[in-house]
Amino acid sequence: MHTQASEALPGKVKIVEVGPRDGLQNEKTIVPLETKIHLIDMLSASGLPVIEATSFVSPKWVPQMADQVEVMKGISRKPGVSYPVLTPNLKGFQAAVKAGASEVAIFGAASELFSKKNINCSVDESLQRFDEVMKAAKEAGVPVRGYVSCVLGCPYEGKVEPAKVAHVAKRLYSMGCYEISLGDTIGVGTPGSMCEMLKVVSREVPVSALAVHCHDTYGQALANILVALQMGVSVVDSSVAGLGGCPYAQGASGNVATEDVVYMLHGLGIQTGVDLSKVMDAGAFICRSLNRKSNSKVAQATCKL
Ligand SMILES: CC(C)(COP(=O)([O-])OP(=O)([O-])OC[C@H]1O[C@@H](n2cnc3c(N)ncnc32)[C@H](O)[C@@H]1OP(=O)([O-])[O-])[C@@H](O)C(=O)NCCC(=O)NCCSC(=O)C[C@@](C)(O)CC(=O)[O-]
Repeated sequence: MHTQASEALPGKVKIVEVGPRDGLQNEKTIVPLETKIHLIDMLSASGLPVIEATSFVSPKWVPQMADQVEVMKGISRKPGVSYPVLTPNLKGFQAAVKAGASEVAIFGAASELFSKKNINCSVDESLQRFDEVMKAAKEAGVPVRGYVSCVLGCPYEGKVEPAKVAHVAKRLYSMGCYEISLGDTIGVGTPGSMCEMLKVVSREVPVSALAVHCHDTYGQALANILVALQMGVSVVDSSVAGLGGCPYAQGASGNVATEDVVYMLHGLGIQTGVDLSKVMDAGAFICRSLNRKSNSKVAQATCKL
């Protein structure tokens, strides 16, 4: 670990906002379409470069994302902003492209049981499905991001070996994913386990193509992100107001809050292109709509709830 951290840190970080998808997919009551659209438009107005908008998954599995086509049609696309969507299989990919998606994400896991619970197939079967999506995406010229879930622990299997994470990450990268987002799905990681996992994964995938996706269940997310930055990662996923959790990962709390990530990065002198006060407005809007308190410490401290 460096004593003068700033020397090792990237000058610029890309924040991938996942609130409208990862955040809202877990809500018990269906969030109105207009609220989702307004949230996404407020987030794009804040300067966020990537906003994961929705998922083209089965409405039986995740009813909250059943309005995916309307969401894609309703948002005002800001030039320069990407609006990727999750696509678990070819059916999802085709529907996403038809609805106007110009970037997609496939999502695998480093844990067999999580893969089965989340997408109803083994890790190997999922990679075969993703291969089909990749082929179609290449033909259509659609960039694909890859997720690996459970990189620091699984709700069903417990500890996950870094070698397993590296294996899945390498497969997704070799298939043609331009970026691999490493998900601490249940937020059990610590700076120590994050460091150990990144060391192993970055032997297989260049660190410039890695992103971290931290849930804050144990309050370790910002510390884990800082370690990742010190190891050369410059892409961070986060969710406005700290919304979220995976419906197939019991006990997973929200993602790290975008407001808190932006505050930390700006405090470190790292550029994001994001206007913190506008993200906080978006956070206040969604918390009012959901009638809940923000999970962002920065929002709590400044009372923009
Ligand atoms: C993958 C499937 C579809 C397999 O589900 P399945 O039941 O095995 O699928 P199937 O191929 O047997 O088909 C069954 C039915 O689903 C339909 N179907 C099949 N595919 C689609 C599709 N794309 N869109 C809409 N419908 C679809 C298909 O047409 C058929 O309809 P029926 O004939 O019964 O009427 C299902 O398991 C699923 O939708 N899972 C999604 C779960 C999910 O969204 N989880 C949350 C996202 S992952 C996450 O949050 C983690 C992450 C990314 O944030 C990172 C981290 O934190 O770790």
